[in-house]
Amino acid sequence: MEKLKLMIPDDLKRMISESTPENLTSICSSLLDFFLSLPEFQRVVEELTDTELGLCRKSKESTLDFKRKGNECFSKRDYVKAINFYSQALRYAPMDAEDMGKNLVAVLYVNRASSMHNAGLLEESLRDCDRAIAIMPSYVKAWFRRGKASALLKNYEGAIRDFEVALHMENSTSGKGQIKEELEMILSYSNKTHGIDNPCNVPKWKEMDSSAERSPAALLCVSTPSKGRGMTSVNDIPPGSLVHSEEPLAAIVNKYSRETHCHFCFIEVPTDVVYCPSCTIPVYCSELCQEQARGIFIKKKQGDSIAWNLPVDLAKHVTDTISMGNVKSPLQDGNYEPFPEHKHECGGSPWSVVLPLDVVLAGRVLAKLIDKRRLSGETCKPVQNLVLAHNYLQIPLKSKLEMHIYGVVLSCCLKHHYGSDYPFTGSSVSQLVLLLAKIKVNSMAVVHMKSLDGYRGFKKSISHSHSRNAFTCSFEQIRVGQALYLNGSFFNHSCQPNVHSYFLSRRLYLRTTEYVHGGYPLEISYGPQVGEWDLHDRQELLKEQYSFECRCTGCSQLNLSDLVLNAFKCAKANCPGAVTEKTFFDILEDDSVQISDAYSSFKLSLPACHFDTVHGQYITEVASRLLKGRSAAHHINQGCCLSCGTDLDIESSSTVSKNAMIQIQRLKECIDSDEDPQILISDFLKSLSILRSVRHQYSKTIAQAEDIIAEAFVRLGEFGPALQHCQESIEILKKLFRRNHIVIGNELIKLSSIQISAGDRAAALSVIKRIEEIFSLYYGSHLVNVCPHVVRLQEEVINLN
Ligand SMILES: C[S@@+](CC[C@H](N)C(=O)[O-])C[C@H]1O[C@@H](n2cnc3c(N)ncnc32)[C@H](O)[C@@H]1O
Repeated sequence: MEKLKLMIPDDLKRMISESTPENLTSICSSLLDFFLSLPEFQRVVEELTDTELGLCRKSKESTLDFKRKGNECFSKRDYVKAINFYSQALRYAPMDAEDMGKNLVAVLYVNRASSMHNAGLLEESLRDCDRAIAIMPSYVKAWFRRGKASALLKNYEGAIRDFEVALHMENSTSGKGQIKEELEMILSYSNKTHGIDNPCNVPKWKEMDSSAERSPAALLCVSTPSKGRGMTSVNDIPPGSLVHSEEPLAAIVNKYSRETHCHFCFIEVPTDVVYCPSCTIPVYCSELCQEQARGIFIKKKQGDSIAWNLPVDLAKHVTDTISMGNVKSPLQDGNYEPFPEHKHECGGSPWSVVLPLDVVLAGRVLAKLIDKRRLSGETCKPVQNLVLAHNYLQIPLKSKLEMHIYGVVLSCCLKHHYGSDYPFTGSSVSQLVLLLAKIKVNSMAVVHMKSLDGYRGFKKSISHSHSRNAFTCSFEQIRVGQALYLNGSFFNHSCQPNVHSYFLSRRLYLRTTEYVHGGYPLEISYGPQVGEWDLHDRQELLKEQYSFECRCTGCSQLNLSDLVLNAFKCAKANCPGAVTEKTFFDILEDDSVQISDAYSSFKLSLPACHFDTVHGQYITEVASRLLKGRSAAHHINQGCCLSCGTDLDIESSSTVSKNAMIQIQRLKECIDSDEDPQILISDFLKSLSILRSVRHQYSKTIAQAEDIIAEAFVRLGEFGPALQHCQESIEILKKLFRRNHIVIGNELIKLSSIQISAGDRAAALSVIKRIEEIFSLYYGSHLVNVCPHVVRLQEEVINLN
């Protein structure tokens, strides 16, 4: 792509940089004409769309190679490796290939099922047997393996039927003998246990109910003075209310989750992962997701029970087993229209793995819009109907140029699938360029919660209270995908949002985290919030990622976090004032303050009532000089205490702070790599005290350092100091964030896990109550689905004697 960029003539580059949505078509036509005459461009497109290059094509050769390796590992009883090789073989296996007279895919499923059985993964093994049977109903080995897995899962009735089917189908005497042996064993066992039937192969997603809670709020999309359109509520909404939920118009798995998460539902794939039947790119958690993504529902063979001479009950068992899985997907609730979003990418051409995520997502959006238009018989250009905002005029030249190149390239890739149905003109390219601009502004990162917990650590630490294996419980959010939500796109951003967004599978949920009066804006957060990053950094990020200047309340009113987050301590003893490194302040006569640095300047208001609150009192404490003589203009320089005016040698304080933090980061690495922090703990405590001597008492750096040291003490089994440092961290977070902010909830999770490790049931119970209070605002009834670790904490504390 870089090469193509360099080849674009300067005058065309200039035209692109000056382009507007109105004249985009003619500029895109010029670029298209230029590229179509360029051999380098033809070469790029050929590589992206060539199905014969073998990059993403099925290959019997590769399959057999992986199968052989799998067999070798299986015979060495290395079942984990065997499973991996069989999975790779399945990725490459053509659906119709045969191996020694049998369908190769069915053989691989049974081989993987056997390995999983030996590795103790019985349900997974059972599902692979079902897959093999659905492809080859007469595959005796699959029925036999299914019977064994069913028996171990205590589904004796099912196991007996599986073995009986296998016995009817098996021709060889020795084979029949082996099956009979198993059958007799199960019959005698099931008689003893009165034939308890435990149907265990219910598809796992059936347990999920993503639409349990319905939105009670009536919302309005209104025009705002400074943020374009935005959402408000018609009525007052209590905190913790679900205000919106929606399936995406289109979605795509994140690059780093491609091998670990289902490309359709974004859930982590199980060991019995399934692949696309036509190319080697996507992985899915089940056939259902696979079929929905491709829009091709594989017709399950019904089997020829007459040819096998099966009695009626066994014939029914065969039919039932084959048709298992013909159940409704969790995504198909009333509002969801299934759409085969991988179909136009499938077939072996590599463009969908090579092009950037946003571009492939644009392809998916367009494919869906084309499909919708076809169904409704509309004649307008598909993207025209997509009434989403874009900041095309604010996009910097470099990004604009890339959007134009990718617009043309994506058009070529789509043309490859749609042929003459897809118009390949300057106008269609310009639609794609605008679509890319819309995706930049409106698409959301789909994040799931991943527990990094020391659940096992708790157990150990509880049973041996001085265990050095105790961990704190924590979790991180991981980006699993990127998606475009049509209605979700109308929610504006605030650095102090009153609505929290989260995802179950790929469905978006929005929930109020505070009381919202009717008519008041409902706003989510697109990036870091007040308390996480300071004003300057938040603004920069929003500009870079979304090309807009944030005008939220958090960025237009002076707040404590922005003053102290990165601040230093005043040089004068006992002065609580904050000293900022780069910013200087001008108090203006209209009771506002201008905060400036070398690159930017923001005018913030000082609302009169603000200083009567606790929050306001803290601001007065750390910045009394700033507020002194309000209504009279004055100036405070960088490096000058906001309370007493004493000058600080910022450079040396900054160096001292950096060095101390480097030391503490070493401790973090030590913890992450499971090394023993014992030897160095006193050094780290010294670094913490140095840090405290230069950083402002409410600075985020100190909170982070306290948190790391707390974790080190947990590792050492010294829960007293661990609790103390964790609490210190929480005290700072309480200054930086609102009372019920989830960041505080997350830190409280750590605190309660330490209390559990220390065996302090009463303290843990009261903290867990507080955690529930905060988390239910953010996740409501979905708490169990999104944060199972919170529920586990409760179980732990209940089990504590
Ligand atoms: C996802 S859209 C939100 C809906 C949009 N306002 C509309 O009219 O369709 C994001 C765009 O809204 C505007 N926006 C959202 N939050 C904003 C904020 N806090 N300050 C200024 N503009 C904002 C920006 O133009 C941003 O690119």
